[in-house]
Amino acid sequence: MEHFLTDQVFNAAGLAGVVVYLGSYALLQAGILRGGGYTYAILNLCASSLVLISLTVAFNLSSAIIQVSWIVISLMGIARLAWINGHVRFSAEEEAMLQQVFTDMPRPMARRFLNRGNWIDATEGAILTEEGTPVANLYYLADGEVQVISGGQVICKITSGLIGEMNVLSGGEASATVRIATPSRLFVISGDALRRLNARDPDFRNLLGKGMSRDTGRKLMSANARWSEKAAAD
Ligand SMILES: Nc1ncnc2c1ncn2[C@@H]1O[C@@H]2COP(=O)(O)O[C@H]2[C@H]1O
Repeated sequence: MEHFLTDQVFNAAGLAGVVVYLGSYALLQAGILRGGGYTYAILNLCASSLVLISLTVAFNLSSAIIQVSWIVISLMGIARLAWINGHVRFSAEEEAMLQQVFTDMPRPMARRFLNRGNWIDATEGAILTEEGTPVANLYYLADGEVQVISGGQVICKITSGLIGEMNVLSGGEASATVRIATPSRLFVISGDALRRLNARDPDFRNLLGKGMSRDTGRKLMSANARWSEKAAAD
């Protein structure tokens, strides 16, 4: 009886391993999990360990070789990620930018992104985007102030966040002119560089898109707040 129960436990562990194997692969194919992240490697490690445990009651050499190889490969992947994460460095202004706009971006990916752009100091009067002309660059305003001008009128001021995020990827026409109002510190990356990164890495494309639309949403909310304040005052 006791032997039977032990067999049941090992079989259940094997079946759980199969569920974790298939579930993680399905999540990967559905685009919910990233293949290069910790989660996928850890799930594979768990799945292969569970199936290996189940083999103690019904040993099969081929399956054992696959499970052990899977465990070794997963451990190598986890160690590689830990090493890369430990060796990626950011300046204080880069950390602040990632915290504000690209919170979910894995650090090695964020490093590749930041390496493709430059930090610049801009003086008053410099134009970042011009209404009706194609947007060539994406900017992140770290410090300073810019004016957003539409139809010749200053419609608002921005003191931090993305600029050009609405049309830089399509190369479409800027929705407004953005002009530096006080000496400012900015990160700038070209639309071409962003498109190249996007083409190379679908995970980057998703996270970049998420960060940009979140920032547009933030601006829309502050525009709504300004309009409702104005309406209440009128
Ligand atoms: N109402 C607004 N509030 C804040 N920023 C804006 C507003 N309208 C346009 N912008 C910014 O100005 C940029 C001009 O280029 P884009 O249209 O690519 O992206 C735009 C936004 O980043």
